[in-house]
Amino acid sequence: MELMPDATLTSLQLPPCALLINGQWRQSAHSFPVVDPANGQVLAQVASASLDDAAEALSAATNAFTHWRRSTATERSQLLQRWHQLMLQQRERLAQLLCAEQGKPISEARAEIDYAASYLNWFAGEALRLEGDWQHPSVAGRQLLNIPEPVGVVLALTPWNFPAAMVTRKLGAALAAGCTVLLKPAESTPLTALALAELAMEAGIAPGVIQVLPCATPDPLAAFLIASPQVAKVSFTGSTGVGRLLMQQSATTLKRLSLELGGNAPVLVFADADLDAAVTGIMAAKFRNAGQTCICINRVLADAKIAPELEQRLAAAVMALQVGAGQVDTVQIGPLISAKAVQKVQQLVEGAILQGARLVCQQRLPAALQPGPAGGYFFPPTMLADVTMQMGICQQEIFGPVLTLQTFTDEAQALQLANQTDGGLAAYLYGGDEKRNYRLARQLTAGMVGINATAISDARIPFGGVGSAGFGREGSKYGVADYLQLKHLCWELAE
Ligand SMILES: NC(=O)c1ccc[n+]([C@@H]2O[C@H](COP(=O)([O-])OP(=O)(O)OC[C@H]3O[C@@H](n4cnc5c(N)ncnc54)[C@H](O)[C@@H]3O)[C@@H](O)[C@H]2O)c1
Ligand SMILES: N[C@@H](CC=O)C(=O)O
Repeated sequence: MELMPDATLTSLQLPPCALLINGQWRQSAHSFPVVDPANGQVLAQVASASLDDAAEALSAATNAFTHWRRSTATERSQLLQRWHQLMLQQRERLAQLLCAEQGKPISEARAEIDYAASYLNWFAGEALRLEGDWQHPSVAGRQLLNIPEPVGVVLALTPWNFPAAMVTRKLGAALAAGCTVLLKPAESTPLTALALAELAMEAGIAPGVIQVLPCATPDPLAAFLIASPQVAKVSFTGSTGVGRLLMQQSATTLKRLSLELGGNAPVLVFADADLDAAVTGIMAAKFRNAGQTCICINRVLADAKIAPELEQRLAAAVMALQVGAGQVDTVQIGPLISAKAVQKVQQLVEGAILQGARLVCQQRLPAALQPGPAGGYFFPPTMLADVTMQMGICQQEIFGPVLTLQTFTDEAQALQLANQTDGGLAAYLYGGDEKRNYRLARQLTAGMVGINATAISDARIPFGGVGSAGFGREGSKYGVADYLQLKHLCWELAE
């Protein structure tokens, strides 16, 4: 069984490993390595933006905004469409890059490229649907007009778990609205973002509309840009802790904010659920990207009547998952993003077991995937039962391939357990009683609820959370609205 391919480096078509400022690729004084998390090999050295680079990029974005905001919606739509087409033409190259720097299985990387491209297609359509309105005046002779206008220069901070889709989800909406962008991709996965920017330039998007600022240390760069009144909006996907910090930093200049932060998704499985569908849905939503997805299931809550059977079926599925380097076609679980991530998941599992959780099963990784001097940040698929809400593993996003199971005896307890969190991004439920499904869906603390379904991600849905999972919606028509502000015109016409 092949677990570790060795041809990754030779087959990758790297993008410019540079900064993109005002349509020009350029190096900077410092660079940082991008590493394949499956083996620790350096894939590329990427230029690291300094504060001077950031200032120049901001000035380019500010200048470009004066003309980009006046472009017609049709022009913006056509450019987004062209970018979308180029992404699809280069699907395999982009998927290989994404797989190499992020680690997810190649099938998931291809699916992410399709998903990412679908945001450009969607927002190309939304650009054409931007509308304002006219109101009846209370004073004769007046015209009252409400016109959507782009908010201005946007700082987009994207995470490493979806290096393509989070870029297009933010940039597609921003560009459709008429905003210009400073994109700072996650330091562990800048290559996919750079390749996407290369295609945006090829599509004909004007210099200055998109700047890309990879940076080894994001904190000072983001703080510097957020302090500037020229940046009108910040859109961030990542942890709740960093989201809080960015909100504090944004207070001084009162920026518009979209924060898509950590979730703690429960799935409720009732006794009348279709268990085949539930097992398939849970496995897909728990183990997507090795558990490193903001809408991954964190907690399986099962009716005590079917819990033993569900446990047995899930355990068999967990033990059957194939772990290895993402480039191998049959692999389902790739490495985690870093050694730190492996350590965090390990601590959560050990802490839960110390507090009384039962280890149902855990794969034994082959020697080639064990942590060693060559790197390779693999974590074995694991299942824990008898977990409680007092355990860190239930309070935090696990962000790793660990499935936890607890039980409930009635609907009220199911809801109470599910909602024991200070915020929610996604929640799921499986059950045969549609009235109960609807009742619970309305009461779950979450921005999105999957009912007998877990594959909810789609460019046309308003993606976002409540409470500590953040605010703002991405995708859908609401995603563009986050980049617009209404200008009201009260127009006294001489009759
Ligand atoms: N919602 C999501 O999709 C998502 C994505 C990444 C991480 N997380 C959560 O966060 C946990 C920790 O992961 P992490 O350490 O990579 O998350 P993080 O929030 O610290 O980092 C996410 C990205 O944000 C950027 N960032 C970090 N600090 C910043 C700052 N001060 N200013 C601007 N940008 C900054 C970095 O580029 C990084 O890649 C994960 O285990 C997971 O629970 C959630
Ligand atoms: N998984 C999310 C993105 C954040 O993790 C999605 O499905 O869009």
